[in-house]
Order: sequence, then structure tokens, then C-alpha cells
Amino acid sequence: MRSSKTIHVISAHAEGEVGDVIVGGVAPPPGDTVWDQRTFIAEDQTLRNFVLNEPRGGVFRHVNLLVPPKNPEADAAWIIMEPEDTPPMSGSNSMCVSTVLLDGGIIPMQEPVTHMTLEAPGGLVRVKADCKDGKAERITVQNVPSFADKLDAMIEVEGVGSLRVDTAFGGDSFVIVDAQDLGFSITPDEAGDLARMGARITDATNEQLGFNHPDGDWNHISFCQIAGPLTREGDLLTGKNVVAIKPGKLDRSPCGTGASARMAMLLAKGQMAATDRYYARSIIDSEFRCRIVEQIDLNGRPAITPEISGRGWITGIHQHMLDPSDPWPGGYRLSDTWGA
Ligand SMILES: O=C(O)[C@H]1NCC[C@@H]1O
Repeated sequence: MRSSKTIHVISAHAEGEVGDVIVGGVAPPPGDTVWDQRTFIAEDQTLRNFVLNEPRGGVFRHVNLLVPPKNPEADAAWIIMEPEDTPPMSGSNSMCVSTVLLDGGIIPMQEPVTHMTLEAPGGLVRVKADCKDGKAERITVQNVPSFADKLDAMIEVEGVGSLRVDTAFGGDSFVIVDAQDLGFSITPDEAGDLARMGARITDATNEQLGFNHPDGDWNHISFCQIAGPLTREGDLLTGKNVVAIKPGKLDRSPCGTGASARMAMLLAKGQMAATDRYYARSIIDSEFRCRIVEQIDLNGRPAITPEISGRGWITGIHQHMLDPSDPWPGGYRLSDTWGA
């Protein structure tokens, strides 16, 4: 057995969404900030291709690279690699990383609660982990500033016609559409159609509305959130949603950045009070428990600090290797599974 590189990975999922964590074998990428390191990874593509592409990866896989923190407040830092993007933040991936850091013994666990500050490319996130018997049982993350952007905008989507949409940022950028407007009930048998429709709506929104983060460094819509109806019991809003991730898969978790974006949008529309809670359900019926921690001002724009909470589990340990004679060191993608 021979290998020109060996990458050590602890695999995990959070409420159904895969988030592997590279814990060794990769030197920190160049860059003065974690954002600059993210940009290197996104432009260079070598690591992304190696871990995301087949035969090691697959369209369902997200991979996180632990890096030494740049911010002195942070206990750990990481870069998120998703099928299409290398994003500022990710809810399910932050929960996978927290689970691996604690259950894997990289950061000492304090029972019953461990507090950590993690540095994502998009900023610091505060983590509270409820821990018992050596297991981080629930990960609660205070996300980066989230805000509504365009409300009740109209776009034209091929095969659909005019569609009413909202756009919002929750650590990543979303177009949010009403599932009922598209005739979806968000059930597993609709998965293929939801993924294809979501990718088309994301493309149409980028062409017709666009998105610019006020910090100037995230200038497209990444995801389409197809949002089911909400029910209210007292101060608790509950609702299903599904997020289409380009080129053509669905988030199996309720999507933490999506829940953050949806809360910012609901607050802006007066459909959620700052004191309400929101339980987001996924297409496989997993749940993130969410709330608004505070309302803030983001460069003159009303924004929120969202909190998202879910569970993560380790699924295995892998060592990815590259035999020098392997003709596909960068792997490959085919549209049978990578197409929308
Ligand atoms: O929970 C989230 O925010 C994510 N899940 C996969 C895609 C998004 O980054």
C-alpha cells in the first residue's frame, strides 16, 4: 500500500445532513484570515476536488477542514466545503464540527454543558453543547448576523411562470419560496422534483434579483428554500422546509442557515415576533430548534442574531489516500448524480 497523501477524517451528520471533518493530514491553507484561507481553498480547488468528488466524495457530502483559529477569542476554526460553494457559515456543518471536536476529544468536554467559540469564515459563532456520558447530545449555535433582503419580489421561472419570492441571508444566501405556490407538500417522494425545481429557482433569482452581502464578499444566492406552511401554538412556530443545494441535492437537515434566513424574513414581515421560537422540520422529519437571540443593526440594516439547535453523531473514521498511479487524483463528477 502506498499513498502520496493521507487525509484523516471523522465523519458525522447533524439531523441527517453529512458533515465530515478533516482532523489531520492537511496543512493550514495560506491567508491572514479564515476568510482568506476559505478563498484560497475555493480558488485552488485541489482539496475540494479530492474530498468532494468521486470516488472519495459524492454530491451528498460536505467536508469541513479544521484550521488554527486567527481570532484570539476562538477555541477552533474551520472552513466549510459544500458541493458548489465554500460558504461563510453552515448550520449543520457547525453542529458536525462541534460534535467531532467534543466527542472526538479534540476540545475537552465539560459536563453537563461545554461552551466553545468557533471561528467560521463568516465570523465567530458561540456554541453551547449539552453533554452527558462523554457525548455532546445537543449543539446550540449562535449564528452570524442574518437579515432579510428583498421581500415579495416577483421572478419568472421557466415552466412555472411568475413566482413570488423573498431573499435573505442567514450565514449563507437564500431565495425563499412558498411550497404551496409550487404544489409541493415536502415529502420524500418529491425529492428529485424539489432538487431540480430549487436549482432552477436559484438560477432565476441570481439572474433577475441577485444578492450582495453588505460586507461585499458574498455576491450570489446559494440556495433555494422551499418553505411549507407554519403552525402556531402560543409562541412556538413549527414548519417544514427543504433546501435545494446546487447542483441538485436536498438538505436532509432542516438547514440552520436557512432557518436563520427564514426567521429574519418572518420578523421583517411581521409574521414572527422577536420572542417567538421556531422549530424547523426537514424532509426526513428531523428538527432544528431556533430562536432570535437579539435584533441588531448591520451597517444600517436591521438584522438578527439567530440561534439554531440540533443533534450530531459521529458515523466513522476514514483515511483518504492517493495512490500515485491513480489516473484521477482530482476525482470526477457525472451528471447522473451531480446534475440538477
Ligand atoms: O444547515 C445548514 O446551514 C446547511 N446544511 C447544508 C447546507 C447548509 O450549509
